[in-house]
Amino acid sequence: MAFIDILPLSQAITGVSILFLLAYLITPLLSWSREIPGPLLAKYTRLWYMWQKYRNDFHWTNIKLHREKGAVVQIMPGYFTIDDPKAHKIIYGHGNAWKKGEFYVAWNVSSDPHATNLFAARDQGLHASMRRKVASMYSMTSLVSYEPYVDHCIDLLHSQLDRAASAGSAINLGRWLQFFAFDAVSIITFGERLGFLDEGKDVHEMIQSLDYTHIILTFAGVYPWLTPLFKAVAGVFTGDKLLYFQKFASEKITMARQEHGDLAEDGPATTMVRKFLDAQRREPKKGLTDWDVAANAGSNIGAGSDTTAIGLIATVYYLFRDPAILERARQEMDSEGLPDRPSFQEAQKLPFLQAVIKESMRLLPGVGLPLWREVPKGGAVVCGRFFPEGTNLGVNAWVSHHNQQVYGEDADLFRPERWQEASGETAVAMEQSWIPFGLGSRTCIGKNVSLLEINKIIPVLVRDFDFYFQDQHGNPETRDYITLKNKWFLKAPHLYARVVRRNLKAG
Ligand code: HEM
Repeated sequence: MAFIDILPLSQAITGVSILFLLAYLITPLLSWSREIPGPLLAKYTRLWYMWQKYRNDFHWTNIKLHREKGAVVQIMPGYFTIDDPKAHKIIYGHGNAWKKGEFYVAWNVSSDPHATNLFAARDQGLHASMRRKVASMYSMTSLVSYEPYVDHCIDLLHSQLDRAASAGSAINLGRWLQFFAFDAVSIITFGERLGFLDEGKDVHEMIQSLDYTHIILTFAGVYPWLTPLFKAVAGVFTGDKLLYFQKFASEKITMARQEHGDLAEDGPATTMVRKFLDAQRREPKKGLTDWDVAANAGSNIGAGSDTTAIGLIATVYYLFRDPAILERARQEMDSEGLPDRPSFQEAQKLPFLQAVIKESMRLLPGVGLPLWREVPKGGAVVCGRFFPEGTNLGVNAWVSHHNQQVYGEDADLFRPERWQEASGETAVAMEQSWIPFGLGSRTCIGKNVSLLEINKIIPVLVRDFDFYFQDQHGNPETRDYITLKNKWFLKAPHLYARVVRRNLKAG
């Protein structure tokens, strides 16, 4: 009797399950987005995108999808990437109503739910007021006071490269450039290096901790409601390594506050933290809170080190692997007669060098995932399609930079001359599509800081060293690319090179 009672129940459960499954399978096929191309699995689940992130190569997949399927591609339910420069203004235009997508929720690193940061803030009004408070510290005028810090780091890297040249052994040049980028942004921010350039290693495993942070937050960005779980699990595995740099920042700020006498009472403040503290004291109306200071200083390390490292690595790689390009850069520098440690301004006057930097950052932009924005109330038409409110659209710099309609059939090739040859509408389209620093009101606030570092060190490396790239086994590098891992920021685990010193002054 009991068996007879259970049987219909189990049948009912099976029937309902089948109905749910059918509804699940059919819904995307009936949805408004059914005609938008993309991997089939991506129409059903976010796991497809999660898998791409796990593979670390979504930048290439994203380019391939757009080349094969057109300007709009679906990569998760409700998420679409766009490859059309005309759409940039609609999605990212200044003053528009498109806020950052839910992906950014995970990047609120503070345990205080009310404390956000410039990068993660989704409310546009809040973001604008936060950005106004600190914009001047990242301006071109402020950069002048940061130049000596960069020179100091150049000196240190230079002596390490001299040492490597004398030893004659290959080094992981990519790693040293990363050390340079971390130490440079740290000394600009706090007046103190992290010590990577002295020790030649990841002191306190800060780089590793940042790697963990990026892996966890990009995964959490796919499932924002699971963020607390992701962070808890990560905490168990990484202990206090996670967000170590945020703790480092807090310590240094506390020290700077205590060194009150050393704060620039009359003269201009030099490090960024001192500029923040100065603004707190001198312009209380600005409303710069202690959290603003900590969040911005921490973000400088978090957002400004690996990204600048990739810019440097890309530029060094493309310059030194092609003797003709290198020679042209050297001739330009020789004819300008640059001083031992060139200023940002002097480097900016070298048109070929500028084209090389621009082209390197085009081919290897530092951020490798789409910058998600949420379609505002009422929906929007993009690329001739209507997208309902709440869906997410995003442009990936890698896709934009490899667009063959904009950059030509040879878009995948390194050809700095393209920037000097382009004119008229082509030049405008190329500029609009060049987005390594993002775009619109959320453009990278540290753009000038990183360009300062890149522009100052590259001429020194070009003038004083030759680098011969090798694989990990010491054979000459024959591949036409650098291995990169896409963890939101691109990371180059290795770029080995033998270092040879040039232009040794006599006596
Ligand atoms: C080559 C180096 C760099 C690259 C490629 C880069 C890239 C980017 C991109 C693409 C964005 C926009 C992200 C979005 O829309 O979601 C961004 C924002 C940001 N970057 Fe950078 N960045 C670099 C260097 C720096 C440096 C040196 C700093 C700090 C000193 C910095 C701090 C920030 C901050 C705070 C934001 C958020 C800005 C806002 O939303 O108002 N970045 N960066």
